[in-house]
Amino acid sequence: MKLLVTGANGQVGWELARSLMPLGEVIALDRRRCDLSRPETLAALVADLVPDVIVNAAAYTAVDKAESEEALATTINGAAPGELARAAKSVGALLIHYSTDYVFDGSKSGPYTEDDPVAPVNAYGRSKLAGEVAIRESCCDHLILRTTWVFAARGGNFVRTMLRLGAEREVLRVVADQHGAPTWARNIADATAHVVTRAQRERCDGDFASGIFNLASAGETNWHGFAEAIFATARTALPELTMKVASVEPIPASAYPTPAARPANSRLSADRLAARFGIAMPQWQDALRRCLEDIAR
Ligand SMILES: NC(=O)C1=CN([C@@H]2O[C@H](COP(=O)(O)OP(=O)(O)OC[C@H]3O[C@@H](n4cnc5c(N)ncnc54)[C@H](OP(=O)(O)O)[C@@H]3O)[C@@H](O)[C@H]2O)C=CC1
Ligand SMILES: Cc1cn([C@H]2C[C@H](O)[C@@H](COP(=O)(O)OP(=O)(O)O[C@H]3O[C@@H](C)C(=O)[C@@H](O)[C@H]3O)O2)c(=O)[nH]c1=O
Ligand SMILES: [Mg+2]
Repeated sequence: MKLLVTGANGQVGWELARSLMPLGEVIALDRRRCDLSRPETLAALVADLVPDVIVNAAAYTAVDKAESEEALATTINGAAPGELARAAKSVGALLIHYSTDYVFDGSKSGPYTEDDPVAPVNAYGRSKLAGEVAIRESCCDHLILRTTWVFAARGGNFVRTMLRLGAEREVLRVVADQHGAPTWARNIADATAHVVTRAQRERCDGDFASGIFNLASAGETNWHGFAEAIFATARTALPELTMKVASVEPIPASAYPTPAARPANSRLSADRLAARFGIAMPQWQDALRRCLEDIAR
C-alpha cells in the first residue's frame, strides 16, 4: 500500500509517519513539497505518485490569525482538500481528512454527534467546514475524522504553551467555560492507521461507505482543568522542569478576549467511530501523562 501524507511536520502529520509505517510505503510531504495554498498544483502531484491512500494532515490551524486571513485559510482548509478529493477520485485513492469541533457553535448541552447541525462561530471553523463540503461533493471514497483540542510533544499546542508560561509566570488565568476533551496526536495517528486498514479491507470487499466520524479522547474537562492537569502531571512526569506557576485562576472567556470566538462546548461523541471501527479512545488524562513522559525522554 502506498500512502501519501500531507502536513508532515504538523502534530498529527509527524505521528502519522510513524503510525502508518507498518501499512506500507509512506510518502510524507511537508509544506515545501506539497503546498495547500496552491491547490492547482495538487492534481499533478497525486497523478504522479498514484497513492492508494491520501491522509491530509496539513491545515491552516492559527485560529485567531484566521480572522484576518480568512481567504488564505479557506484556500488551504477548503479549496485544497477539494482538489485532493478530486485527485483521489481520479486515481481511485481513499482520502482521509481531519476536521474540527469548531464547525459547531457550542450551544448544545451534550456531546456533539456527527449528525448535529454545523454553525461555525469563527473563520477557521468556516474554512474547515468548506473542506468537509468540498470533499463530500467530490464523491471520492473518503473518511472525515473530526478531532479536537489536539496536543503533542512537539508543535504548537496548549500543553507546550502552558509549560512555557508556567516556567515564566507565578499566576496564570485560564478560561474555564469552554468544555472539551484534549486529544493526543499519537492517538489520532494510531486510530487513523487502524481506520485505514479496515477501510481498505472494506473497499476490497466492496462494502465501503464514505462518512464523517468524531475522533476524540474519552472524558471531558475545560481549558482551566486541562491546565491544572498539565501542571500536576508535569510535577511527577517532568520533575527536572522548574515551574514558577503557583496559581492557575479560572476565568470566563469574556475575561480573555481573543480575535476569534470559540465554542463553549467542544465535546464530541466518539460512539460512531467505536461502532464502525471498534476503536476505544483513551481517557485524556492517560494520554496527557504519556505525552509528558514522552517530552521528558
Ligand atoms: N490542532 C488542533 O487543536 C486541532 C486540529 N484539527 C485538525 O487536525 C488536522 C491536523 O492538525 P495539527 O497536526 O494539529 O495541526 P498543526 O498546526 O500542528 O500542523 C499543520 C501542518 O500543516 C502545515 N501547513 C500549513 N499551511 C500549509 C500549506 N499551505 N501547505 C502545506 N502544509 C501546510 C503546517 O506546516 P508548517 O509546519 O510548515 O507550519 C503544519 O505542519 C488539521 O486538519 C486540523 O485542522 C482538528 C481539531 C483540533
Ligand atoms: C494561553 C492561554 C489561553 N487561554 C485560552 C484561550 C482559549 O480559549 C483556550 C485555548 O487556547 P488555544 O489558543 O490553545 O486554543 P485554540 O487554538 O482555539 O485550539 C483549537 O485549535 C484548533 C486548530 C482546533 O481545531 C480546536 O479543536 C482547538 O484545539 O485557552 C487562556 O485562558 N489563558 C492562557 O494563558
Ligand atoms: Mg491555537
